[in-house]
Amino acid sequence: MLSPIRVVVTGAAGQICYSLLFRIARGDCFGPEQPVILHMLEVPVEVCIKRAEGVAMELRDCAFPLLADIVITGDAAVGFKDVDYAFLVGAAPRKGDMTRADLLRKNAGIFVGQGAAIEQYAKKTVKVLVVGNPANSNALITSVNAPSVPRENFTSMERLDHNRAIGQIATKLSVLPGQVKNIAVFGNHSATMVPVVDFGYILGTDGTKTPIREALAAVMGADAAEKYLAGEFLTCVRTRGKAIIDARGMSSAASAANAAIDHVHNWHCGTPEGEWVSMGVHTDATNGAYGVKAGVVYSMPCRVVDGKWEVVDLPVSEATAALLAASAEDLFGERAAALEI
Ligand SMILES: NC(=O)C1=CN([C@@H]2O[C@H](COP(=O)(O)OP(=O)(O)OC[C@H]3O[C@@H](n4cnc5c(N)ncnc54)[C@H](O)[C@@H]3O)[C@@H](O)[C@H]2O)C=CC1
Ligand SMILES: O=C(O)CCC(=O)C(=O)O
Repeated sequence: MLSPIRVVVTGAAGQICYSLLFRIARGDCFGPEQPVILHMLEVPVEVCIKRAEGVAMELRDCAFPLLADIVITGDAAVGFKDVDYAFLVGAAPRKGDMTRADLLRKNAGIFVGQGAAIEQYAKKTVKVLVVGNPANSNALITSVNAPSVPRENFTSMERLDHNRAIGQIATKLSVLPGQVKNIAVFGNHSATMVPVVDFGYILGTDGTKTPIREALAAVMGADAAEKYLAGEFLTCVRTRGKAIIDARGMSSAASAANAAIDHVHNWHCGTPEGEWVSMGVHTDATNGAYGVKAGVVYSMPCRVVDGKWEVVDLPVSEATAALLAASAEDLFGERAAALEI
């Protein structure tokens, strides 16, 4: 039996965590052999702690075989103590017409404090996924405030965008999402993100690999396929978060939790041979890949071996490179705003 790992999840009483905690406890993230001690961190406000206690009661009632213990706390010193993994979810979600800049102003302070708590209390090997928006810049803020933890241990979530892109292509081609391989989403988790299908393929039931562009062209014609990719597809993936807020009156929660599980599962257990996933990674650790300078957290296609991610270097077109540069500029703009705050 493996000894349990400690996993802190912030925003434990919120809507994303109402899916996320159960999936972690069930073994979806760290595998079917790995026991976990869940640290549920909330704001130290009675109503929030009480709600977290209710969630913990339900977790116990699931009798998950791998759930070794639960710690509920409003104290970051307890929440981050000796943790191996940190899911930083707790932050205000965007509502109505709020922009990401509004969110940055509202949420940045949380990540300054949590970075400092990671620095002081977490294991130096802790791996951090930031979900709370604006996720890329919050991951940067967290890392800056935890200077003794390696930069490559701070990531932000672009996996939801990656999964959304797969979902759209699978629907368009009437294939299973599991057949859509090697899409990549670059850049900021914002309207400047860049979903790229140029290296993706559809894995046939007979093992054949059909490039996505070719598969789309076969269904709708080559011109219509190009128009779809540059228009409806790009817009849909870039604005899906807002579309869900408009439809649900709340931001995406179950799909966000699922993406967080996918992200950390691949980071912990590795990516399948020959495949990659999209991760927001610290460009201090990417050696100028895709022309993005150090100093931001930027999504790139990554493969993971033995718990370490590495960027997959793909020969992107000039047109794609221009979009990638625009998303980098977006992030450097957020960085400047964060520094001002
Ligand atoms: N990166 C992504 O792809 C996505 C990110 N999000 C973001 O995730 C964040 C959380 O979303 P929801 O769970 O829907 O929000 P929610 O409002 O339902 O829950 C947030 C929880 O965080 C708690 N919280 C606030 N500050 C905290 C702190 N300093 N420490 C611990 N807990 C704290 C609140 O008390 C609340 O219970 C939002 O910023 C949202 O925009 C949502 C969907 C996708
Ligand atoms: O603020 C939003 O766009 C909604 C939450 C989110 O980040 C998303 O669903 O992609």
